[in-house]
Amino acid sequence: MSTTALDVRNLAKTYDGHGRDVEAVRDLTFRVDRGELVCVVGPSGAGKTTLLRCVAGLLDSSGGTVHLDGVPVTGPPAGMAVVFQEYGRSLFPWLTVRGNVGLPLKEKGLDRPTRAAKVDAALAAVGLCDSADAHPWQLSGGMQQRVAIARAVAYEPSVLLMDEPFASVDAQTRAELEDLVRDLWQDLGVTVLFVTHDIDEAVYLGQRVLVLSNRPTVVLEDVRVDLPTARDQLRTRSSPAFAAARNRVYELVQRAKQGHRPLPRATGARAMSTGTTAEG
Ligand SMILES: Nc1ncnc2c1ncn2[C@@H]1O[C@H](COP(=O)(O)OP(=O)(O)OP(=O)(O)O)[C@@H](O)[C@H]1O
Repeated sequence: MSTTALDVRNLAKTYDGHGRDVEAVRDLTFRVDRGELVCVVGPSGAGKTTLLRCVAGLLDSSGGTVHLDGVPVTGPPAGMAVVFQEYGRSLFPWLTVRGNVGLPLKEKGLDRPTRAAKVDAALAAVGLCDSADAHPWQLSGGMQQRVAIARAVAYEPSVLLMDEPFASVDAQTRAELEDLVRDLWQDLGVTVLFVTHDIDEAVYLGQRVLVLSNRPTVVLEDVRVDLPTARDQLRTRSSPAFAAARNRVYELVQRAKQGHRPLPRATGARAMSTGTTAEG
């Protein structure tokens, strides 16, 4: 069986509206192996959310293909879960925490005892057992985002997509949630594609960081993060290897903002207009 979970080829998306077309994504090609954790960064407006929505089957592309486990994505596929930035809007206020986490399991057709067991396990994994009967509006922002993560995890997706999920929480909560994602990823073996505008977060979380160009977007470089699997907010972030990866990604994002783009493929290898070799 192929090790590729997500295969994105020549993905393109132009928004057309009211006589003003916006070419958001021109040509994105990359693969994510089963069980990998890959982050996506790029300048503001580079098309990160557009990419994620196309991969999730929530938005029709204008060209190219997305395959999940070898099957073309033409709508929201079973086996994929998405966590968005706006947890406030993604949770149902009239349902309890337990109700929110259990809803997709109901839609999956699972019986009540199975649902209850999976909900309990997911809430335990995110440290929210005590809040199972609360409503989302009774919880802090960080706790609400934990509920959204628990809901995604309970569903047992093969691929988890996350779109700037921690952008609206304070720095300390953010660090805790980053570690939670790393722990869940390791425990569950799920494939994760994580969009963020925070370079440090991308390097701390990812095994690879895809750096996107300015719009219309292509992959500028696919950076492998050479850090140990066991990561720690203090030690990892103060290590020389972290600094090296962070500097590399930072430099690439700066170049992306200045409009650097990869040179057209000539010999199979891809080089940026600055002369840097990139992974294809
Ligand atoms: N529904 C839409 N209609 C028209 N243009 C859109 C629409 N959604 C996004 N765009 C445009 O597509 C481009 C990419 O937007 P997108 O939100 O994907 O970027 P992003 O990288 O996620 O941005 P940010 O980092 O600021 O969140 C932007 O120029 C944006 O204005």
